[in-house]
Amino acid sequence: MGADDVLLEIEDLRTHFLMDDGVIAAVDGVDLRVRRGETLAIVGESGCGKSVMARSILRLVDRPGRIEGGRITLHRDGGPVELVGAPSRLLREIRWRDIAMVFQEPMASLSLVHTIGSQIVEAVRLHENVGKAAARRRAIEMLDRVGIPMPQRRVDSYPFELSGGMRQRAMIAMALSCRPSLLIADEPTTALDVTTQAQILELLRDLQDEFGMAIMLITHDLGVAAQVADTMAVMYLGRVVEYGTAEQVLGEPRHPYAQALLRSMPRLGRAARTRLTAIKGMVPPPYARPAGCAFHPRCDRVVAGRCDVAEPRLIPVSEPAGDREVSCLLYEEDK
Ligand SMILES: Nc1ncnc2c1ncn2[C@@H]1O[C@H](COP(=O)(O)OP(=O)(O)OP(=O)(O)O)[C@@H](O)[C@H]1O
Repeated sequence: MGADDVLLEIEDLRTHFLMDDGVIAAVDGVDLRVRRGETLAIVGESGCGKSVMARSILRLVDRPGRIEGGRITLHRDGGPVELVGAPSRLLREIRWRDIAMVFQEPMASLSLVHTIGSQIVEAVRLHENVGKAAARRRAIEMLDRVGIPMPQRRVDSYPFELSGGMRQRAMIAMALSCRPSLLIADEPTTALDVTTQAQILELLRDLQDEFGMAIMLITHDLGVAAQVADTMAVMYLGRVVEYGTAEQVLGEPRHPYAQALLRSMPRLGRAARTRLTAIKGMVPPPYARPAGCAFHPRCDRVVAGRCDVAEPRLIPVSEPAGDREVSCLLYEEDK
């Protein structure tokens, strides 16, 4: 894939929370790109900034969070659009139509007091010049497409009348009703049982094939990432530390954090008796980013006097195919 395939480009994104006790640098220099039609999984331990990074794209970060710097460029058909600092009017135009987002908890984006149908109708009519009847037909069609039985009846249901799995399907229907080119899915299956989780992942894959959209999937579950991702970015303390195809990152992780993360996860093609190893130490408190490489206090390959001093950059490492990036001094030495 070439540079022309890039749909969304994130450069040095920094989103901080200014708290009474100090600054939480939740996202602290993220570089990343999403290509058209691909599934990019963002993985990493809880608190590493996955959600804040994703919410920053549509400027949905909770207060007192603020984007402090960086660029987020959306390559639309009409040309590139810069999202950081874009007027709210432009962002409203982009939400749903170009980029839609679904969350772990559907109730976070579905209104309790409106029927599913009326919410989809509103989203469609906000962005497209269609009448009420046509928008309602689209809503029924989408509910049917995401596997909600009796969509003609369900269109008039309230979210609380549906089961958790059905609510998640309804949210996906709403998110895709304007045919976005990017769907951001933040832990979309975490709250669901294993069977429903598998069904929703399969649904997302089918819809992606049908609509040709890209998916940015945020998950702490490497098993989920392995099932659906084309490419993967591993985040640690607000930065991407490794990026590559899912095959490369899962098969042969380079960054010591990515290696440790994989060793700490069950399944993923390992013999049943292989022991899982917890990652050494704890994620440091968010106010206190360690100097040098933020992972060095937990790293089993730390080089004293270097890793605790110099900040590694995310740089390309040579691979036979595709691009692969790692931020670790061990690989800078190869250069
Ligand atoms: N509203 C907020 N106010 C203050 N700090 C926040 C807020 N939201 C997130 N943070 C902080 O930002 C950091 C990144 O959080 P984020 O939710 O992005 O992590 P995550 O990787 O998505 O983890 P999880 O999977 O647990 O959601 C954490 O230190 C978190 O405490």
